[in-house]
Amino acid sequence: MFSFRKKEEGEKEESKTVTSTLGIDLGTLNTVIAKPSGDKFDIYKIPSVVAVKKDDPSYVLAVGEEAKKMLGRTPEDIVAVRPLRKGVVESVAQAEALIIHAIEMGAGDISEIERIVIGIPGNASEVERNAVEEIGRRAGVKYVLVISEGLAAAIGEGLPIAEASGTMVIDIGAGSSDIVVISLGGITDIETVRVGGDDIDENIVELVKEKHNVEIGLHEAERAKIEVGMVHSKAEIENEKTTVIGKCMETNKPKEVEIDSKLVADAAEPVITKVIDAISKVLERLSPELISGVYKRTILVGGTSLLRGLKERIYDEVGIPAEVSEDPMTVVAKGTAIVAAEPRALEPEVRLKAMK
Ligand SMILES: Nc1ncnc2c1ncn2[C@@H]1O[C@H](COP(=O)(O)OP(=O)(O)OP(=O)(O)O)[C@@H](O)[C@H]1O
Repeated sequence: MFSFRKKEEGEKEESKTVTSTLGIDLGTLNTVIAKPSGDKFDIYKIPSVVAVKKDDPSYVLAVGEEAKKMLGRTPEDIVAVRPLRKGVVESVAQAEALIIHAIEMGAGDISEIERIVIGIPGNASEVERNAVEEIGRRAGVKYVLVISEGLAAAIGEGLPIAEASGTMVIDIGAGSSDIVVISLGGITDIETVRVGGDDIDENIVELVKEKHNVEIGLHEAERAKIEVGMVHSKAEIENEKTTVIGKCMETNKPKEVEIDSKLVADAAEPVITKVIDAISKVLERLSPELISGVYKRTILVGGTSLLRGLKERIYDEVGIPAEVSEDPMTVVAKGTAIVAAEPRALEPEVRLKAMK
């Protein structure tokens, strides 16, 4: 059975093998790398951005931070793009550059890495999974396993995934959101909606345009969301305020406007509604045993789960008392690193269970 039990005291030394392993969460916005270091993990984060030639998008010129700096200010023949959109690999060549950069960042020298585990969205197609595995192998890593981000999150969170009673992970990221139910060490149900924090940012831009006749950039919108963000719920949450600067559409001059938590909640509403509908669909399909398990153990992960009022809203609507993970943006990478450090992770039965 697929269970990543904790090592007993006596086994500790044995776990410190010479094998070097790495876990990678391949995200739409951020790629997070976790490298086991004693009992903890060294965490590295890179923006999932590559700079490519406009007339040859497979020709990668810069990756991560360096590419992000080029966003919006690249020469005309260079564009900065994301290799993943809505959780889906858009370009294998670009994803390859990103993965190699991630491995190098975590390992220094790729040849020192024996095993990596890469977390990708649960609804990825078999072609995408194979493509990601192949990229890792081409990079020179001997063993590569691709697993669902939801399963990795549950493992990273230390949930009892091997039990029959069931646990649920609600992962709301930048481009897509997964609702995953896990029992007996595998994924028993999954629902994916291709919405996330990116859509909230876009909606904020639209609302500010409508309300104030001012056009703001996506980065300003995201910053305001992170600063004062909330979702509509019955909970009493303080309506906070912040300011953003944009371009007045009448005068073309810079103009400062105020954004409050309520505006962010309005912008988040279409996304939250879709996520709640997806949770309801999953609950409808679950057996009474699994419903009881997920009632006791549901975690919220992904950056967007940090919006205030979200767990209260979920409880109001579907009656599930979810808890927000303590490290919602790195828990998937930690889970992949835990799997990578487990030699049995590469056994065929585990490979089968790792994705639906
Ligand atoms: N404090 C916060 N409040 C609200 N949203 C936040 C906060 N911090 C980060 N975010 C949002 O979380 C999203 C990024 O989350 P995460 O890194 O989990 O996504 P990802 O893994 O790159 O995306 P995906 O899972 O869709 O591939 C962004 O939309 C970001 O704006």
